[in-house]
Amino acid sequence: MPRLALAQSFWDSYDTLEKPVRAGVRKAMAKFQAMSVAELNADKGLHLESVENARDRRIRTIRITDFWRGVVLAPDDGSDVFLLVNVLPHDDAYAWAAKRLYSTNTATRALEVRDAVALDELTPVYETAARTASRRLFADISDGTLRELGIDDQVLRAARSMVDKAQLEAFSALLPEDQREVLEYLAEGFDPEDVYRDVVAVRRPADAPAEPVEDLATAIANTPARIRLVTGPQELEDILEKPFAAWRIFLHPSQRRVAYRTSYGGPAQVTGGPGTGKTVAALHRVKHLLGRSGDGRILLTTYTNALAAGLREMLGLLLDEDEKLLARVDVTTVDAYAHSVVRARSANTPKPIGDREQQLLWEKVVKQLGLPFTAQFLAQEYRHVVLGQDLRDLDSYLGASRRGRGTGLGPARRREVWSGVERFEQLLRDRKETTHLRVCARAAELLADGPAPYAHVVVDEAQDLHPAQWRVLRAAVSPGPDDLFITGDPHQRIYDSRVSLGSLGITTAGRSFRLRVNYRSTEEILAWSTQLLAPVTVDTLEGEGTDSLAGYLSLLHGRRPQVQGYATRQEETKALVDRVRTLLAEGLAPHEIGVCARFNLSLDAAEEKLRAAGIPVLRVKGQVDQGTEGVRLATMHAMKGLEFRAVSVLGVSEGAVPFPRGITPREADPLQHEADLLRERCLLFVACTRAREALSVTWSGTPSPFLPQAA
Ligand SMILES: Nc1ncnc2c1ncn2[C@@H]1O[C@H](COP(=O)(O)OP(=O)(O)OP(=O)(O)O)[C@@H](O)[C@H]1O
Repeated sequence: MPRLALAQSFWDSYDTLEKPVRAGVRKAMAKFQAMSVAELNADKGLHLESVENARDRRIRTIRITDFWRGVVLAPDDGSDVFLLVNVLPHDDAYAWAAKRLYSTNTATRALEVRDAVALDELTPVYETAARTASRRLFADISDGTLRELGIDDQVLRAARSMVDKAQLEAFSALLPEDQREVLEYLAEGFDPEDVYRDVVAVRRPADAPAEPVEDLATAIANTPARIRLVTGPQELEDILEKPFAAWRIFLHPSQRRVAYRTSYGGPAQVTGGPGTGKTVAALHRVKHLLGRSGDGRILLTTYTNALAAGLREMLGLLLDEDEKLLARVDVTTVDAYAHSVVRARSANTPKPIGDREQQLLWEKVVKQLGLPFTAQFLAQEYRHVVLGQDLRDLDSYLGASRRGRGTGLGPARRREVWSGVERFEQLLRDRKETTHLRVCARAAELLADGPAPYAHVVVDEAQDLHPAQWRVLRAAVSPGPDDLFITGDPHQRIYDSRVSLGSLGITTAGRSFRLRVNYRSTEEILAWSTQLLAPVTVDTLEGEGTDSLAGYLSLLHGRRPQVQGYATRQEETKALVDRVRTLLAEGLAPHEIGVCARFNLSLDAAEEKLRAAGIPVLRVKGQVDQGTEGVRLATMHAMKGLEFRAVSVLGVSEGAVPFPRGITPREADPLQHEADLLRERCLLFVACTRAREALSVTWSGTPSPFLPQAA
């Protein structure tokens, strides 16, 4: 009996098909699992036929309905796997199929597809144009090196005709996948050796024979990042029935490598720019760990309740809603987990208050004690030094390092600060209140007294966690192999936390990995957004040294971001309404459009005008009911972790981004001033990188100094 495999290109089309066509696909696919090759060839309903003038002699079409055809790659080498690659209307199917050539990459040994006809047509045109160019894109790389990286004759000729990255982009949809990625990395300036390690070696099977003579079935087995082999009729039914999510099945080799490594000797860390699939890697790690340890429990944390709800849903999908497995995973925020620990083990649980209320309390402290500090200074000192180092008494505060704080404090001043801290905590006690970080400190203490409740802890959105929160996580699992799996992006730090993971007993040295391919946004959106961070450097996730976005790229292409200033707020809002209307007319659903601004106030005006135009709107504050239709309106902070097909970032004006009240004056503390500015810059970066296909950034009056063209 032949076997069946489904290529990712098939899913891209399947997802958009109407129900009867999908039913046709299922019926046709079932035949591949029930008939012999001879029976398939003879079946009248299936009508497996070759395509005239096809570049690939193995290409066949099959009948799905009167109007729709499937495109299949049929083995001609005695192997037994049929690969379904596309479903298209009749004429399109034949035209598409005739141009495609499937081949085995000589380096990775994976199956790739190219538009061989278009490549043949385009290359001579570029060759002619390139004759007068002073430099070619890959001039420094020898043919031999390119061949070692898997570049074959046709692609080599095309590559030699390119003079710049824009031309590579023009070719990108035509090129075989692995070869295209190799060229993208080389064009970014990566060393061929690094490219071999990151793109080729991770895909190439360990037991690949020296000469690539693989049959189609082996090439398919070597391509898990793009092809799914179906094991039986039930599995076929299951995967065709469920809403399709590519991330469940097709992992980039770099994602697979980190998520499915059998075991790590201790805490492991995965970083990467926005949209590189860190959350996806974290979820797959949970799946892997569940499969490994018999009955150990797993804690999966993220930053907000809304993100936790999203993670829970995704995990259900990944684990096929297997109740037994899901029952072993707690998906929550660190704060919520810390609260549950405190609630379960102590009689009285004070109520945590927010930042604003804490600020008012600090103002009271300053007034009551006549302290020579601002409330803001004390709040920061408490957060970064006292809670950051878990200082419990005056003596430890007197001896503590205040690294990262921009003003010196002698012993007398420290005593004054400490009197303020004691008064602040007394006021909280009197009011039966606390703060989230104090709850975390208490939870870490309680956890340290008993056996660690979890076998593994997986942490997503790790970049914003405060040391007090890290202590909870550290105490929730015993130090040892596979204790912590941490994903995060230091470029997306939007809260004021400074951490040195090493000092908290979390050392990831030798177990740090980076994801570089963005799956969310187009290269145009990424390149523009990344410029926002060009003038600054950010600290690594673990707090030592600096991180970078080097080699961060997207394989998707689309429109350039619209970056536009308006004379007045009214004009800017009117333009937003027009833009949303156009996006809806282009076929986007309202919930696929995100609108964000620095303040809720700016969103109020947008909401009013959108509603007046008859456009459904939903404010994102905490949890959002995914079923409710409406354009999503969120502050930049609430955009964290989300994504939309189109994003409009409003009000990116001077005086709003950065928000002056959120910035400590340079005179008060130069280091904190810089840190605050950086945070605001990262916030804009986070907002812009939520966009998949379309990004617009607007302002009224004077643009924000963070915008590249204003620099
Ligand atoms: N292997 C994959 N195949 C297809 N889609 C993927 C894959 N990995 C990630 N994605 C998609 O890319 C998008 C971004 O993934 P994810 O949210 O995991 O990235 P992230 O690195 O956590 O992003 P951020 O840091 O910006 O929150 C999601 O839509 C996800 O479904």
